[in-house]
Amino acid sequence: MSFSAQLRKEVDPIWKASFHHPFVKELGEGTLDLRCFRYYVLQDSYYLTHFAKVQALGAAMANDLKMTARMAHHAQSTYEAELSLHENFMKQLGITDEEKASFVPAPTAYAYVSHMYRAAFAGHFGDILAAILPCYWLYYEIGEKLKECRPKEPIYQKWIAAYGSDWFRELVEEQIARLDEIAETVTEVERERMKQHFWISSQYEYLFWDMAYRLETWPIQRKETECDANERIKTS
Ligand SMILES: Cc1ncc(CO)c(N)n1
Repeated sequence: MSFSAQLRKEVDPIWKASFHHPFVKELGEGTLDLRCFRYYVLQDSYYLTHFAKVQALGAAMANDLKMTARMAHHAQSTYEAELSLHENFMKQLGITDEEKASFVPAPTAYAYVSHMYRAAFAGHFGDILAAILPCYWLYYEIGEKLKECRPKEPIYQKWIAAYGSDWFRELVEEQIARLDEIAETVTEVERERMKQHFWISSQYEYLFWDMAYRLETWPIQRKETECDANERIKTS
């Protein structure tokens, strides 16, 4: 069995929990509360900004020029997806500049991003790939599962179409093949560490849906006067 197939098998219960999470189910059925989706879009925009940076770190830490170029291309693709998907969603959902300026990452989004940076800075190229692969691969599988759904909400249809596309599938397949290539060249200890990154990212993917469904906040809110908020919006 390939390394990627082994990893996929090990995380199967976690991924199944994502497939059955009410956020994902209700998105497919079109019944998801738009407040949850709106919250998700803001948090995911933060997530993708850092995801692109981790991909760019992958480009910097790659073992040869071709891989550097491909990882840089992947960072560019994240930017393009972010631009077309989230910017349109933000407009359609009426997310204001003030909201964007006062955005605070939720605990789960912050922790997930931190996990990816930790894998990147404490490890090597294989660690980065293992930490970022569930992001691609799980969304691709969700896109495939929801492909036949026709939610009434057009935004949900667009979201499903993006992750069920051939464009996205090719990116996912490329990274799976790359992970298997790298796994051949590293030690057993390193492969175990890569497995753990993949497993933790899979858990965070589940937690990300849950965070949005529950509209997660920090336990103690930051007090901010209106004056401070206005100052920050003006200078941002
Ligand atoms: C949290 C998360 N994981 C994966 C993807 C897919 O790129 C995304 N947009 N957001």
